Amino acid sequence: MDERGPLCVGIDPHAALLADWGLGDDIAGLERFTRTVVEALADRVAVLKPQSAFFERFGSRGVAVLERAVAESRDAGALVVMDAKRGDIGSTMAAYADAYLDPSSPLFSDALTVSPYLGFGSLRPALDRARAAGCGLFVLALTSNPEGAEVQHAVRGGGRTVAATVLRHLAAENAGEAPLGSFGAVVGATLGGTLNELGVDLDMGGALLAPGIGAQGATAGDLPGVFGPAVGNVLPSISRGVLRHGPSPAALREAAAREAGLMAETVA
Ligand SMILES: O=c1ccn([C@@H]2O[C@H](COP(=O)(O)O)[C@@H](O)[C@H]2O)c(=O)[nH]1
Repeated sequence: MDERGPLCVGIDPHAALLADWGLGDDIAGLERFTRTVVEALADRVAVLKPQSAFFERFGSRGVAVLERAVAESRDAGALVVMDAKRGDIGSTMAAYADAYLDPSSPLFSDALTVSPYLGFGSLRPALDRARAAGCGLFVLALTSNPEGAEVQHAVRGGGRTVAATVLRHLAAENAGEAPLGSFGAVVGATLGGTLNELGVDLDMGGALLAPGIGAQGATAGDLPGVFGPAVGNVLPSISRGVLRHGPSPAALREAAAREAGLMAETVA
């Protein structure tokens, strides 16, 4: 982020975007779309975040496109956050960790998004594997969608919200690491002023992946209000807001540079 600017661009090949780019909603369209984004951006943005679902919907050939995107993005110097939001009982979580956090796996990524809503402890195999491999996790804490509140804002017996509990677990995992530990949280940029009311402590020693900018309505200007003093640890993430400028590689680069500039003004 210091070298390339604080921006994560999502690779989300929505059917509607494929159509807007004049591509078919098929494996050839997926391949062309993905290659265009990677070739345009992987040598300049800090982080690329492929959304696994849009590749999985094409079956094994879609996953093969995803594998190439991960490898080529990393070769070009971008960090890759695999947005797969995995979460399961611990023994199955170990297999997800093998898939995304084992350096010998074709889907090995610099970080993986995971869900703690089977209990934070169920993530233990992924936490251990990430630590061993020198990569990271982004754990869902306060997601950008309005429906997340019914679970994440719920208040537990001791008076702490579920989201605050997740953040406390992350603080424990990151303890002693400087400047930041490997375990970040997903906190939506769309949340307005709600974080104050929830009593959450965003100073948990990890990065804050902030989706919701662009198509979901948040802007770079919202970040200080949402994150307060923790804004310096935010990795703002935008997918459709950049991708809609394709298929021209130059237009994608311009859009990403514009967004990175706006983010740098607010999160620096
Ligand atoms: O809380 C969350 C967690 C993940 N996402 C993912 O980020 C992108 C957002 O895409 P946009 O086009 O910028 O809206 C998408 O892949 C989501 O699955 C999120 O939006 N909110």
